[in-house]
Amino acid sequence: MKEELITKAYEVAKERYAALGVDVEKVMEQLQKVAISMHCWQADDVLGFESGSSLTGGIQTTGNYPGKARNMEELRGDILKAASYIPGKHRLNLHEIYGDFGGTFVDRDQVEVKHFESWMQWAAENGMKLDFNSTSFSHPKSGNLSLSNPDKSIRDFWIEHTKRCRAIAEEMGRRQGDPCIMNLWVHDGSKDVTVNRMKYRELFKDSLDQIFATEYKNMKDCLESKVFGIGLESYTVGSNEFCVGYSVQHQKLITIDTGHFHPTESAADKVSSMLLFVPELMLHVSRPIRWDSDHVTIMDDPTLELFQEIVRCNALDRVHIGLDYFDASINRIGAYVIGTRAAQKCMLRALLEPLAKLREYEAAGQGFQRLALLEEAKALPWNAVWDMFCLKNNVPVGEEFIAEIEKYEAEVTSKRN
Ligand SMILES: C[C@H](O)[C@H](O)[C@@H](O)C(=O)CO
Ligand SMILES: [Mn+2]
Repeated sequence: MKEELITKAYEVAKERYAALGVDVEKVMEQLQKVAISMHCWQADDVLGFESGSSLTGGIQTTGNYPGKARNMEELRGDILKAASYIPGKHRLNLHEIYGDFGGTFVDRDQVEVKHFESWMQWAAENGMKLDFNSTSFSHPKSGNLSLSNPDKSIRDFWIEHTKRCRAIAEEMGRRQGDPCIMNLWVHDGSKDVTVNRMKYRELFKDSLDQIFATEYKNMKDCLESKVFGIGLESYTVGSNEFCVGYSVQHQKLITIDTGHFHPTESAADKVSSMLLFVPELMLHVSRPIRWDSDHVTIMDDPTLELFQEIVRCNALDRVHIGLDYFDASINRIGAYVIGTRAAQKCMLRALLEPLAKLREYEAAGQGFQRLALLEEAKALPWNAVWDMFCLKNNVPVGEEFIAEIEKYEAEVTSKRN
């Protein structure tokens, strides 16, 4: 019966969209191909598997909801559980601190491909492709400066770490037959006024030159900028201008983290400008509330506008989509499911936009008509298409996943201490 209702609503939606020149079947096929890189760090509040580390580097989780993953087995189980409520095939984004270190301490400048061997196997078995991140934070040598540290021994340590991470990403990409997207974000900055802005940026630039000296075929490098970190409020070495400049000059990817700009800046507006000058983009879709608070992604206007820009730029094959939030105040598996499904809903709505008609209006200078259709498009029955997408992918339709996650919490995560 339920299936019948979903099908009926879908057929009606198809007709409504067809009248505006939108082919819903084609949109469903496009959405099926959109892989979201799920960030492993939501499952355990960005702690990773190095024993005894606590989160530093200007980022912070807030909340103390019980049940976070305490080890690799739990983290893998939680991710698979979350993925089972998300339609489509997705990727997993790993940070270096999540390596399989076998219970021994492996320092960051000693990390090797072998520490990610079990991840590669696990990912292949579960049909997930991997992305990767070097980790500059939560380490005794993190301090305020890593790749821009004037102390040569500390800077060399982080250069070595990042070089090794690229080699790991290359191997991941080679084995999965699809490039591994490796993000490079460092927290480097200053709490108070610095009189050495140029010096640290010169050092960072030189570190990047050394790190990127080896060319790889199976991984892609991205640079992620930021406005400020907690305790590093006055200056960020890897500012937007720095990262855009470096990426344009060296044809690297830029990571747009939606929480890393001034509150009134539009991340969506950056897509077209950046795509004219760099080959591809990576997204860290997040939800900044007043600051880079990393709240769970929802289907809000900034996220919708971001995805609309990707579609309007015809850039689905040039933008890699990842999530980046870490909410420790609610059920963490639920957080994955809400955020990933929200990103997919935004993408669906973007794909369903009656773009040809809107562009016709714009070309004819029909501003009223364009605005009217943009407004009406918001209320078109995209949700009937979403329900059908979930049904076809054999995952819970609508809010059905709430009870399922409650069950997993009662049976599994609530038993963790
Ligand atoms: C854990 C991530 O690497 C981190 O969130 C980074 O991407 C970031 O956005 C820091 O604010
Ligand atoms: Mn980020």
